[in-house]
Amino acid sequence: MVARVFIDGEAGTTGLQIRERLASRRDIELLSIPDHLRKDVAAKADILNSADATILCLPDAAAKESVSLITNDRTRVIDASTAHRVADGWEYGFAEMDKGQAAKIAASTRVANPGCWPQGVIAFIRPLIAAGILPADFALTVSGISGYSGGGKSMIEAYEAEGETANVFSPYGLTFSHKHLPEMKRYATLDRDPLFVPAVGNYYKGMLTSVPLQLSQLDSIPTGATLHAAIADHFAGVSGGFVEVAPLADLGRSDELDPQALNGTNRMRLHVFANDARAQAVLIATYDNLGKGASGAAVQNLNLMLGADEATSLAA
Ligand SMILES: NC(=O)C1=CN([C@@H]2O[C@H](COP(=O)(O)OP(=O)(O)OC[C@H]3O[C@@H](n4cnc5c(N)ncnc54)[C@H](OP(=O)(O)O)[C@@H]3O)[C@@H](O)[C@H]2O)C=CC1
Ligand SMILES: CC(=O)N[C@@H](CCC(=O)OP(=O)(O)O)C(=O)O
Repeated sequence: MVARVFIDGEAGTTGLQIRERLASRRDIELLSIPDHLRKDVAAKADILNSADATILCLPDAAAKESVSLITNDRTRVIDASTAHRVADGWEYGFAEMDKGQAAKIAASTRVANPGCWPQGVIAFIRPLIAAGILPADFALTVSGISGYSGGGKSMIEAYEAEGETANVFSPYGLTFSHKHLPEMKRYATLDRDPLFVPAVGNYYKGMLTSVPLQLSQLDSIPTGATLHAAIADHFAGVSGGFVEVAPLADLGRSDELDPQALNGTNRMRLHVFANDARAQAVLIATYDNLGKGASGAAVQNLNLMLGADEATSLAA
């Protein structure tokens, strides 16, 4: 069966990438709206209600409006915006988060695609809390760097206008109220907000999310091997996922720690570095903000919802 899929916001950064990923699929017919009607409410209502699935690649308010225009119970929705990530009735679209999460996404009609930063944090911290290694009230700090495409069209234009004169490394979110905090806290199963200091770099895409751990704060101090084993065990138990765990780093450095290393893929790679004598560790995830951080995850969720395997759908 061919599924009719509408990408609402197909001209934006995330929408364009999803379009490219789906263009050669034989099991999908991409529906499109004429450019001059792409914000016309009546035209949008028609196309949204004629689709089997729609992927919303819109600002939050526009995403909420599009959902409200769907009046049938057939059209399934994947929302790439922040609008529904902690909303009732929506499944969180991080398939590797738990053993059963892919099945929950497959069965859902409303899926919220995760924010790029929270995915790296959740990948590490949820298994560590579940294993009893970190307490839920642990005072967590998160930092990292993302390419400027993470900020969408307006940030891309701003960086490209400045070119090489743009700041190479710009911390932001310095009021500590980033829009990703609610989903980070909820799905990492933390009791309190992390201190989150992201940064944007002067390059297009690819990111690195870093979670340092002062383990001496804990009553029972885990070794690096214990941290690594808990994370590796979790992802070994999740079949068909795109998250991989690097071997425990013993050199104190890694040539793989390039935020652009996984660009163009839907993969996320998790690294654990530790100094047991100092009771210190740092957990570092690398992935493409436009891949696993956005479009790749959206296509992964669409495949789950359609019961499709991307490789066989391309070959079919
Ligand atoms: N870039 C990234 O790395 C990630 C982005 N996201 C999320 O995905 C969503 C899209 O982001 P991104 O692609 O980066 O943003 P962009 O700004 O690149 O694209 C958004 C697109 O939506 C269009 N648009 C705005 N309002 C409407 C409307 N009412 N109807 C139809 N189209 C509309 C815009 O058109 P116009 O410019 O003409 O207004 C633009 O083409 C956002 O919610 C973002 O938070 C999620 C994860 C990562
Ligand atoms: C570099 C940059 O600005 N990144 C974006 C996050 C990108 C992302 O995950 O998108 P959502 O907006 O859908 O959550 C930010 O921090 O707001």
